Amino acid sequence: MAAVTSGAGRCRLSKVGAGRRPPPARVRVAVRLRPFVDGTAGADDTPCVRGLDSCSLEIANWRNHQETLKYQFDAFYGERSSQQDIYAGSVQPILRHLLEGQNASVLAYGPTGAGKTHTMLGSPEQPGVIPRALMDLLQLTREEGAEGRPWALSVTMSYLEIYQEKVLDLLDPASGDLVIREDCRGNILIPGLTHKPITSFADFERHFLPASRNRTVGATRLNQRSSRSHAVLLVKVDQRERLAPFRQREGKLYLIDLAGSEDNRRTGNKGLRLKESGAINTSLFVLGKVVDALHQGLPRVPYRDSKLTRLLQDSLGGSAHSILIANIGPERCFYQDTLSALNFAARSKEVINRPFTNESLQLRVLAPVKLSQKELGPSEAKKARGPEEEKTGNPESPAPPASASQKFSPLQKLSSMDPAVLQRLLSLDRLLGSQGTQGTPLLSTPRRERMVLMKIVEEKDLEIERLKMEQKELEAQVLAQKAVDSTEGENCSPPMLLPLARRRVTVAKPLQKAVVMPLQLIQEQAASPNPDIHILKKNRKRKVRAAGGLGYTYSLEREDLDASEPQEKAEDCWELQLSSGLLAHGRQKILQLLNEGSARDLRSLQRIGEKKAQLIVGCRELHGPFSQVEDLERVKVMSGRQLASFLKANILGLAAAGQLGGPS
Ligand SMILES: Nc1ncnc2c1ncn2[C@@H]1O[C@H](COP(=O)(O)OP(=O)(O)OP(=O)(O)O)[C@@H](O)[C@H]1O
Repeated sequence: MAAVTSGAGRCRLSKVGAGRRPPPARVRVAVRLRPFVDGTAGADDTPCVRGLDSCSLEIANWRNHQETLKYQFDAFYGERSSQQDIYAGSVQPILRHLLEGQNASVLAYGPTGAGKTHTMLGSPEQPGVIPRALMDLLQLTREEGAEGRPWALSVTMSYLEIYQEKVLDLLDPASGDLVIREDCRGNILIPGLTHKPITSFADFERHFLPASRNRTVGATRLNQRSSRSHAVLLVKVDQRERLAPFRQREGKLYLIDLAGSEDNRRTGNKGLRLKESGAINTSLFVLGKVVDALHQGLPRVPYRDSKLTRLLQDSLGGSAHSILIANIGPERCFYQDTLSALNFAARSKEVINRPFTNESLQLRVLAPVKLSQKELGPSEAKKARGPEEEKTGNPESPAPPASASQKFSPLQKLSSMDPAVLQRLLSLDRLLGSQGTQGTPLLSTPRRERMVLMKIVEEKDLEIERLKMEQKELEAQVLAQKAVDSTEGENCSPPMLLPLARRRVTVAKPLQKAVVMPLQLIQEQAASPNPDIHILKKNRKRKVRAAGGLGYTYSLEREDLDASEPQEKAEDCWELQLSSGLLAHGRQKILQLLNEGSARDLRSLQRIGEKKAQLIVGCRELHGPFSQVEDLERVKVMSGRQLASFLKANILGLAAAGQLGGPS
């Protein structure tokens, strides 16, 4: 047994429309007129109510017999209407909201003997709203939750009655009076109420039929089997997204057969029946006050004045798509009851609800994936269920079958996760391990810590996204600058046509982008005996031309490069100036730094600033170690051109610093 709605273990993602006010949905009202039934009609009885069309009816005006009172509703069902008409016309359309994670309520209201139980429950020959809705809902959830569909669905049922202001669990009659509570999000809870998982209509009947026999009914003068309580069937549809972002939705359907208002002068109630009748009439009176308060927009709605209205808080003025079916009889002797039921129905029509999607994130994303009991075997299944679920017997989300004897390691249990999420978890686990974090690895850490870690992963993702955006902006700026440069270049004559003197000037521009090296390094290089390194030297002459006011820019240039060659050629050929061994060694050194260096270490590399360094660390955590330097382009840390320039600057830099060892 568990609460009707459990907020525990959830990370609320959204109320769809939260932030904004969810759009309103008026309580829909239908009126059903019962035919004369045995024993209720006099020989020459004529109905006091008459249908005008599919939405309106008229009733005699007791104040003026020449007049009739007309009412208009969302639907009117005459005495010949069938159970299917009512179900298809007014109930079936709201069931789809449950699969959207929204709540829905169907309330049968009316005087005693007017046909509420007939409408809601019906008989085996004429099944009412409850069996029809369950049949359709279970079919819908089977289809929507089928293998290969994005959501896994499960359905549970609870059944209770409010009898003399006591909330009694009809699925567990021994449980006594249950309390109604409200959580911080406004959900109505009944801690301790039984929830039975159902997957088929047979399942439903197995629980519902015996429970219905527990409902309190009694004979009165007006109804041989009069409901002495309000009966509430609660069907919860729980949806879990199979892939990221692993959302979870919950839709609740209340199917409510209210007890009928009773005029005890006519029911002949005495003793217990009179007491029951008093409780029924009181709660219906409060229901009337609630509807009036909502109708008039009063600041205080007296939901707490009765258990019934407290429970209906969601359905009236709350978050449900609600339909009220007002049942009335045609007999003149019930005229006053019929009139007051019609007035109540007319006021209810004005009540506005605001349904929203009840969506949250499954925190089990980080927990080992729960497999079905069949898959886990009995002992593992017990361990995998939380205490709450164990009580309720909630079914597990469908998952691919496996042999019962199979043992699952945490990693195997994670195998059905979204690969991206799994990868992130594993990277994070590795990272924690590498930082010497004490305790068990992530995949078996307690739930609370996993939540914290999940938050860290999310924050890192956000940070990476932010950095990527910034990098894109920077790249866009560089491209824009290049476009400006090239336009300027185009305005000049093509380089091949330039006189030599002009060419010297044009080649100076790329030199501004050449490697910035400490002076002493360059001086060391000059003295370097390494024959693999073609001499790289500070070109003071060019500095003056190239720096364009930058003052500190040094350029690297092949000494033997013909000054008349275009600079691009020199840049393209830089790799040819190093032996393949040195090149490989240089790449290896850079790769090692990329995989092992902190953000600070990474900044010692040429072309790597603060943002790129962080981006590299983030990517490493996300995707694991880089297998080659070119991965920087693959994970979009830099463009192909940037990578080429990065490699050139760093390998030449390392070579010049003598950090690539001797000739190979
Ligand atoms: N549309 C209908 N067609 C045929 N019979 C009906 C119809 N509606 C109700 N009845 C019959 O009328 C009788 C009273 O109906 P029901 O028990 O559903 O009333 P109720 O409103 O639930 O009464 P109470 O509030 O006392 O429980 C039953 O015998 C039922 O079969």
